[in-house]
Amino acid sequence: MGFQIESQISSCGGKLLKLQHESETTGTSMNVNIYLPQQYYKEDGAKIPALYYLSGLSCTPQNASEKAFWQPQADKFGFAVVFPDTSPRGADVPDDPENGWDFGLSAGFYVDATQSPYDKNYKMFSYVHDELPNKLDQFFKSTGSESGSTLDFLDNVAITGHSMGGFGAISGYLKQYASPRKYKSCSAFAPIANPSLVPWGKKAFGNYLGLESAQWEKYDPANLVKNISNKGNDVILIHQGTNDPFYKEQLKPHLLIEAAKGTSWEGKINLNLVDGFDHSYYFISSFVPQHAEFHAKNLGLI
Ligand SMILES: N[C@@H](CCC(=O)N[C@@H](CSC=O)C(=O)NCC(=O)O)C(=O)O
Repeated sequence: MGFQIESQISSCGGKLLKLQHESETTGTSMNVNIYLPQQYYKEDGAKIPALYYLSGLSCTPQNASEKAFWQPQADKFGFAVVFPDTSPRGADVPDDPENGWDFGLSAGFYVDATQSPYDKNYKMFSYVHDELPNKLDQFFKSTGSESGSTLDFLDNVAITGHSMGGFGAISGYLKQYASPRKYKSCSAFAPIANPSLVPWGKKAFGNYLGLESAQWEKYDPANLVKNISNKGNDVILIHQGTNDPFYKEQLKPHLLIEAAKGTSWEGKINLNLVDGFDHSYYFISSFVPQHAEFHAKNLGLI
């Protein structure tokens, strides 16, 4: 099914697999890391859901694998964690002509680009929410596990992310909300909450999607909450550090709270401002246990 296992690293009670595969969606080779928890190796017939973690600007799958400390939480509750890359890569993949780190390579923004020259490779929405889960499902079904445990990458799944990836998680969750492949829960660490109104988002959306506001609204969480109905008591969990240098100019989580007022999401976006925390993985790893418990509940693990 096309994945090459580049390395398998024992970590906590399970293993971190570094995988590489050819993507038809991006037209490039893609890297992805997967943490398989201890239950996958030890528990007969365990059914293991997956949490997708979308990383932020300038990241590869390694940042969160090494610094977010999801592994002990995945072992505690029994879920796998998928760490996709943040963009297509390769010599032929167009990058930021200004050589910035906020656009182009490592900054695919989890949208499907429609504008040349980015529309050939930058199809990160379809890659993350469609091609990758389906390929993982096929691959792990074909390889099987020694304990008879099964991994679920398609149905009992949840999503989270940081900064650009926090935006990608909320946007993907809301856009998939009414589909059969609905994520069971969504959380975010310091997300770019209203990208259409901030410099990082304007640069990325303008270059990937063009200048029509209607195209931006298809992905912007602050617009999506107005058009997608919360069907029950679904809550989006967010943590934001008050000492984050990007908080006031780029992230603006209050704009999402404002946008949700008067909609079915009012009161359902649980924004936690945490004093003194910055934008780094010291912040993320501090709140990973809370996010893990939140997702574990929604995935039926506790
Ligand atoms: N490369 C930049 C720093 C960029 C940065 O802070 N990236 C964040 C995500 S920002 C929003 O999406 C990040 O996660 N960095 C990786 C890490 O391991 O901390 C610079 O050099 O200033």
